[in-house]
Amino acid sequence: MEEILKVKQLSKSYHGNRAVTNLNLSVKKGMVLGLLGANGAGKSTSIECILGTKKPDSGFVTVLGKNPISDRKQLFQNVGVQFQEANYQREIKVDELCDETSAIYKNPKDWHNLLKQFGIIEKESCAVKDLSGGERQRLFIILALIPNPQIVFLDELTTGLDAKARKEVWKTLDNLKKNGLTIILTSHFMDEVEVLCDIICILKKGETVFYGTVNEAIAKSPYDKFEDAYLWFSDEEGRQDENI
Ligand SMILES: Nc1ncnc2c1ncn2[C@@H]1O[C@H](COP(=O)(O)OP(=O)(O)OP(=O)(O)O)[C@@H](O)[C@H]1O
Repeated sequence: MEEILKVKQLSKSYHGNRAVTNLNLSVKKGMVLGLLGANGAGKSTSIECILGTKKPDSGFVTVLGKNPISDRKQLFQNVGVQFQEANYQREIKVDELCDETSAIYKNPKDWHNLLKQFGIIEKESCAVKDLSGGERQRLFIILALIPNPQIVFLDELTTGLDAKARKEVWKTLDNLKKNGLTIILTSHFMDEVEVLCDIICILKKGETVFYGTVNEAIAKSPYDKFEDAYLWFSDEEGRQDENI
């Protein structure tokens, strides 16, 4: 199977403090990778190095067989990125933002269909600023999918969505995955990770403390529920106890 993302021995420090140490990833076409870890574990830094918006201190990354820094222009057409807060004009409407985004890409997806799939077609002519948090979150996922990318990076996938909207997002992503889309996601919801991810990488203070499937994570932990296994690996459990 085609390798869509490869990361080898990637490390990155800020002012001498290690944020990511020796990260290794290998993601094949149509797979969903979950990059997990507590706040500050190094997820965003890893993703920024993968996208080429930050330069790693050492190691190498290939996305679709290309170098994210030197081949940025070519990759731009095939890589989708969901931002938590995109840069848009305050009064812009949903349809205008979708049109503007589509215009940048060579083979954009039909955004009307995406608005339908994600259940916000009736918001088409609303100003983005008037959307609810959950609707805006769905719009940002749609903007990441408009390029018709081969790989998409989704950050805190369903934060802010209600239970029904989350399940709908999962279903839509599962369909996209069946059509060959490769997905890299970060999430703090372990039910979501269990449903969507083929492979997970758990980071703790920048180090990879687990890499494998959800079932392997459970098997290697003293627990039989994934959420408990995750907390055990990531040490979020200990931190929570400290705060009680
Ligand atoms: N620009 C920066 N300058 C200095 N330190 C930084 C910078 N960005 C991140 N860090 C530090 O690097 C470490 C990893 O941060 P990062 O944002 O990658 O974590 P994260 O797992 O994405 O966290 P969160 O879940 O809170 O988004 C943290 O200790 C953070 O304080």
